[in-house]
Amino acid sequence: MSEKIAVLGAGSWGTVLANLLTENGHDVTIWAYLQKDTDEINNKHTNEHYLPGLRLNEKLVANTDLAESVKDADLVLFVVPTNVVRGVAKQLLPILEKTDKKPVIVSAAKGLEVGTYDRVSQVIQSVIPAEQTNGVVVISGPSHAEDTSVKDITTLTAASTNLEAAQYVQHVFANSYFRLYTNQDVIGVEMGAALKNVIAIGAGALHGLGYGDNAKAALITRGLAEISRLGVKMGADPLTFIGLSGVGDLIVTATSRHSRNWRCGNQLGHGEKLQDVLDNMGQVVEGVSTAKVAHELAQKEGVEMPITDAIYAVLYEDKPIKQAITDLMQRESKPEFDY
Ligand SMILES: NC(=O)C1=CN([C@@H]2O[C@H](COP(=O)(O)OP(=O)(O)OC[C@H]3O[C@@H](n4cnc5c(N)ncnc54)[C@H](O)[C@@H]3O)[C@@H](O)[C@H]2O)C=CC1
Ligand SMILES: O=C(CO)COP(=O)(O)O
Repeated sequence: MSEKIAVLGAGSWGTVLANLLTENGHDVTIWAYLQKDTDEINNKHTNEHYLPGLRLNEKLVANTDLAESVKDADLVLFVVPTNVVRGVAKQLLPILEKTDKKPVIVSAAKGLEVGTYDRVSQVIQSVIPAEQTNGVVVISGPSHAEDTSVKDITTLTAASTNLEAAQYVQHVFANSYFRLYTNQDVIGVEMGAALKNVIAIGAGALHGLGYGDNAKAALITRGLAEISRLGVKMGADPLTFIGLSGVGDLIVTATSRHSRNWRCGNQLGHGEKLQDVLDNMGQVVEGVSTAKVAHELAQKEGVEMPITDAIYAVLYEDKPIKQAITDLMQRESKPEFDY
């Protein structure tokens, strides 16, 4: 099967997925925000800022014109930062309204929108009515672009309430090194994806401060406990958090130097200022804005998220990290699980 695909976002993950889909035999256009990125992909077949050293398939075409990029697309993949998704969806809607074509919309972004607290698929669905699409699917899992770009084994979840759409996405993306599993718990998949980025900042900070493996395992485990707690409160199936988009993605993000969230935390642990870290990263660090959303959402829903609250206080209230750790360790003793 060869499909017409538009990938919206020419950053690290968008470029790797567009390249993978091209190599799977699909007709792919990647929509780049900047003309210089379009020119580099089309003329040099590279995207050096995001993926140094990677040679892209020459059949992959880039375009800065959204209407041309999505023309006749069977599948439109959103891979822009979470807080940009609404703006891109608003540009996409009038284009879809002018055609009879109803693409499957796929989201690969991991975050919660500032202000609305929406998950990414909710943002998309609040802008683009269901009748303009053939289903909305979320793809998520342990998947650093750097590893997938060199064809290292990668497994993801394709989540949708529309099982047929999820199965279609599973087949479009699958190849010898990229395997997807379907899941109908969209809430759980997106909550896990968004909230693990916050915990990864904490894991990087522990590393930067010189803490050992016990501390890192404690953070990941107790982090997963509170991710699940908020996720379940929002309607997720608890089982999803032991899946690829839950513990799987938490492990990869909280232990890898490829992770922008982990690197952000690591630099904070070394005493750097948040604004300097973000200015120098040159890529999106989703966990910073999601920490704010998660902190506010947890308060609104009455859900206890002590680690997320501590990371919020470090990021937004200048709380010293060591003080945040001391305060966490001195919380009232309690059972491991609240049934
Ligand atoms: N990099 C990775 O390994 C993975 C990333 N993701 C998720 O994918 C999403 C995108 O991440 P990356 O590709 O890594 O980000 P990135 O920082 O590498 O690239 C972001 C892209 O968005 C574009 N952009 C920025 N502002 C824009 C705007 N206003 N309108 C349109 N485009 C705009 C930039 O030009 C750039 O091409 C994030 O939600 C991230 O969590 C998910 C899995 C893996
Ligand atoms: O989601 C990711 C890996 O699965 C990417 O994580 P970072 O955004 O922290 O690099």
